[in-house]
Amino acid sequence: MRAGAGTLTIDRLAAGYGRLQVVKGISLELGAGRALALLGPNGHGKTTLLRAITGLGPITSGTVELDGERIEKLTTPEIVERGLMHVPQGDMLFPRLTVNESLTLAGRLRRARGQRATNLSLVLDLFPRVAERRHQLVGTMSGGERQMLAIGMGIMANPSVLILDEPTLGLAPKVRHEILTRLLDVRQAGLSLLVADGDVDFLFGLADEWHVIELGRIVGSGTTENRPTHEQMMAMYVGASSTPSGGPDTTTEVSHV
Ligand SMILES: Nc1ncnc2c1ncn2[C@@H]1O[C@H](COP(=O)(O)OP(=O)(O)OP(=O)(O)O)[C@@H](O)[C@H]1O
Repeated sequence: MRAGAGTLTIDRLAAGYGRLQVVKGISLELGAGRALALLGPNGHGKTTLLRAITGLGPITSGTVELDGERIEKLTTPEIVERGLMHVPQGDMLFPRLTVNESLTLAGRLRRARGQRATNLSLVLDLFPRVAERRHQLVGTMSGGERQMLAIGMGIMANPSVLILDEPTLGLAPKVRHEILTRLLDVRQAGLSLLVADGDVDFLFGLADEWHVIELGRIVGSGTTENRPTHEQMMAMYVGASSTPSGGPDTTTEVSHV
């Protein structure tokens, strides 16, 4: 991992699928070593935004800069080689590989090769449960163990910025807490984090800043020191039940907390 680098600037990013515009002009600034949380109702564009940033989904307009370099026209492998790594939502691992093989595979990137041993010992220190299962097939591991492995594979790519999409999805509270503790250690090691998750307590425990995304726009932002009250959260989510793909865009008012 590379401490020092790891700034990400997203400027008026728009993204969608064909004629469906899902992300409608989002700007974000992630400083080196900082952690930024994205929250908001399901289906309002968090995954679409994160995928667009790493070149996994199409961008309609706007720019993305990683450590001062424009990356929005690069391919995903080129973006990963520059230090921006995406740990996707859901179980995207290879079930027939062992844990060891999976970590080795993730460490094969050009930028990661020289750091492979250092990163491997970091991952095994961070996630003892993964270390204990080094010879186990990934498909036989629990959901929490697979999520830890996915983060570990992200670290093996030697990133300066790690994007995590729903890292606690479907996990029990105890396992969520374990993942939170480990991600705080990852922050300590110098990585910048951009994280979307449905668990608000998890996000507030991890990040410096939060942004609520509703209907493809940021409708509320703040630092985790000025955490929104339950009522403020509810206010930001009001109207969010309308589907982003349906009818007219109703987000004309922006409510900042
Ligand atoms: N490949 C696709 N083609 C067409 N529409 C899509 C595609 N992927 C996502 N969408 C739509 O885009 C909208 C936003 O989805 P997205 O996954 O970005 O939301 P999200 O905020 O990450 O939700 P969640 O919290 O449930 O993951 C949804 O209406 C979804 O159905």
